[in-house]
Order: sequence, then C-alpha cells, then structure tokens
Amino acid sequence: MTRDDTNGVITPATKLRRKLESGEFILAPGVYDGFSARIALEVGFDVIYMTGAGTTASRLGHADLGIATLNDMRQNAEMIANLSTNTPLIADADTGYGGPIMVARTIEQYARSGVAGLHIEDQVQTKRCGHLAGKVLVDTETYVSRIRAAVQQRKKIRSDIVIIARTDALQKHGYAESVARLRAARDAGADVGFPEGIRSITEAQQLIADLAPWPVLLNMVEHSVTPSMSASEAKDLGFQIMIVPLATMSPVYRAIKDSLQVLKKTGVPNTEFSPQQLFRVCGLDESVEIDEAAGSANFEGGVDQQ
Ligand SMILES: C[C@](O)(C(=O)O)[C@H](CC(=O)O)C(=O)O
Repeated sequence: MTRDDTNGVITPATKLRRKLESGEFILAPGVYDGFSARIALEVGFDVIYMTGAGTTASRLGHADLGIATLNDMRQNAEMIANLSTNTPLIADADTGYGGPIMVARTIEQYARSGVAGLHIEDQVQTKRCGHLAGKVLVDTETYVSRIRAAVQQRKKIRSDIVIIARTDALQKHGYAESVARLRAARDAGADVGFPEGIRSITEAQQLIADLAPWPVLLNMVEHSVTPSMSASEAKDLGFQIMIVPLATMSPVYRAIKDSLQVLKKTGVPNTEFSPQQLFRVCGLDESVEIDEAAGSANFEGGVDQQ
C-alpha cells in the first residue's frame, strides 16, 4: 500500500480513485497470472488489469464463455493484487456472477482481496467475450440492479473500490440504447463507463461527449470491431482509462509456440534464461531478504551458481 501526503496508508482502491479524480490518464495492460503480472510490474506500469479471458484461459484452459466462477476470478485477482500493493489492479468481474446478492458478494470479496477497481456488465450469466458475435443481454432494469447492488455494497463496507459499468449493447442494440444503459448505470452510482466493442473513432468521440464529464474506459482489443488506437490517441480523444486485455496473452502464445515447435522439431532445448533470472522476476531477492532479516541462514551462501 502507498503512503499519502499525511503519511497515512492508502489502499490501492483509494489510489486508483484519486488517479481518476485527478484526471490522470490510465493505461493498464492485461495480465492473467502471477508471471505475466510480475513482468508488467517489472516494466513499470502504474495500474494493471486482470483479464477474465486470460484468467479463464490460463487457470481453466477454456475460452471466455462465462466458465470462470466468482471463486476462480477472485482467487486469481487476490494473488495478482497482492504482488504489489502499490499498483492498483482493475479486475474483470463479468456479470457479477448472479443477482444482486451475488453482485454484493463479488464487490465485498474483490475489495477484501485488494482489488482496486472492477467492471460489471449487462450480459446474461452464460456470457461470452464481448468481441464474439451473438451476445444476449439482460434488460436495463436487471443491469441497473446489478450496479445498484455493487454501489450499495461498496458504501456498506466503506471501500473505495472503483465500480466500472460495462454495457455490451452496442453490437445488438445500437448506440442510443448503449448510452441510455450507461447513463442509467452512472445515475445508479457507477464511477466509470465502459462501452464494450466501440466501432469507430466517431462513435468513441460521440460516446465520450454524450457521457461527459463521466470517465470512460476504452477496451483496446485488436483484430476485432474496435479500431486500433495508441494510448496517446485514446487520451486525446478523452478516454480516461485504456485496458489492453490481450497485451500479455497474445505475445505469450506466439513465444511459447515458436519455442515448443523448435524443441519438437530439433529436440534441442532453446530456453533463454537461467532459473535465477526467471525467479528474480518473481521476487527471489525480496524473499531471500525476508529470510535474512528474520535471522535465518537458509540462503547464507546465496542462490547463484559459482
Ligand atoms: C475485457 C474482457 O472481458 C477480458 O476478459 O479481458 C474481454 C477481452 C477479450 O476477450 O479480448 C472482452 O470481453 O472484451
């Protein structure tokens, strides 16, 4: 956790909320497990994003079709959020995993796990990735009751966790319905709007203008319906947050596959890093320091081969 100006400790949720209030632009790469999160932290991102698609793929080996449960998602989020309590984590919370009671549990569990922000959407429980065709949505009333349950629970537990309202309405129900749903979510107390699957730059500009001064999130999924944008383009358009869900999962697929194909073809191992190098990404030295500071001699001779 971070210390504020008065030297009090502030939670990652408060830190994220303050960033939003100050108007700071937030770029958050998608991470899906401890190792990808560690790499994002090593590179120095200020905020990271836990992708539900990546969590489902890495923890369950399945596609983003509403297969991951609250427990799957919360466990992954808790582990990632606690790798660096200075770095707020925004986590996917899909539909909130049920009716208002389950949404309230989701808020409480994510908040207690150290998650700084989360998004809840208006798809039916058997949801799918927002960039797949054929999505089915709940009606606006049901959606707003999810958001209301989230906001009420946030207040009840006195958490600063940032509630991001996502609508998947653009593809099937069009622009007007999407804006109406987001405005209803905003009026129910959501902190940020997330129009999923924005289809053009003009549409992005219109959405930002129609929702202003409410902060709007850009979900930068490439090779789908949303035109590719850089962080500076998104910022200039007026977005306040840009997530790139596949930022780690996509390069990992290519890298692992290329390496495994070489191994299969030649039988020659072609790994690039020593175990020490890889473990250093995952806090090896900090762990050894804890042991030493406790007066233990477990690592007296160091861990590097002579
Ligand atoms: C944002 C998202 O919910 C995610 O799980 O990261 C996905 C991203 C994706 O599948 O590419 C989404 O539904 O957009």
